[in-house]
Amino acid sequence: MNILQVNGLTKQFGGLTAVNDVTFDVERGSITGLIGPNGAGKTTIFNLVTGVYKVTGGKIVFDGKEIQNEEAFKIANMGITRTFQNIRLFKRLTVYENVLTACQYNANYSLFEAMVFGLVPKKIKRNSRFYREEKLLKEQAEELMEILGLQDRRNFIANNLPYGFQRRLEIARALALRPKLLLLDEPAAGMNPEETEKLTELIAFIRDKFDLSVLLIEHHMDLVMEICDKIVVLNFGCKLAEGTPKEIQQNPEVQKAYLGGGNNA
Ligand SMILES: Nc1ncnc2c1ncn2[C@@H]1O[C@H](COP(=O)(O)OP(=O)(O)OP(=O)(O)O)[C@@H](O)[C@H]1O
Repeated sequence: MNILQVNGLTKQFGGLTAVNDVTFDVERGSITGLIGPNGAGKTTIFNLVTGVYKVTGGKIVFDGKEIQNEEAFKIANMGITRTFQNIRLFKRLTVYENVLTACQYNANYSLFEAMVFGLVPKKIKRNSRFYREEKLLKEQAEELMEILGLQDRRNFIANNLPYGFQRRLEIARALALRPKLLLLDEPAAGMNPEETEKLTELIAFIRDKFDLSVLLIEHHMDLVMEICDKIVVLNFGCKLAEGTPKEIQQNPEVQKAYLGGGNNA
């Protein structure tokens, strides 16, 4: 069964057709790769699926509901979260604070409750809903840091983290929103082979642990070929091919357009 169906998706920017009648789906629980040369339309598809851009034409169905042109925050609430090509973090906050603020997005208390909490006597505090909720969110933040291998660096300022760990932190923040579908935009960009190998294992692990479906854009072919159940290839905004890693590797059109074009690193 599919978690995401993209049907005849088209996006024009003025006279430029960035995405041209693209159709594909993401099977529930799968890892699907979206690859293609620079400017092929990959990030534009992410921006359409997450509601950052309005579609020019076509349909996007997520978990059985049409979401094309839905507001971005509603799509996020429905269960699609993403990471960005250029990492987005609270750069001056610590690792822990970054994860906790993302967890607090799920909080069930109001801003008023949070504000008055500081004024409440200690004895009452422990029995309050706010206290119990905060405790739960802190536990979630701890668990996410543990899973993403961030515990040793919990007090580091995000901006001072090595690049690979900034990527992990961004994934931890995305997971804190409890997505059903996680979109990863070039998660291995700037990583060395060893970091890429660890990230590959991590993506497979979190897919299983959180019962996720993953759609990822990546230029590191080792990662894509090792981890993806299915790969969709774009070229000049159009879908060029779709298949298993083996089928894609053997597809002459793909080799010509992408894999053989010296554009795969
Ligand atoms: N907001 C925008 N306004 C105008 N043109 C845009 C906009 N966003 C993307 N484009 C154009 O759409 C085309 C597809 O861009 P997109 O970023 O989706 O490609 P990509 O496959 O993600 O490339 P890369 O691998 O380099 O990130 C490009 O020609 C790009 O210049």
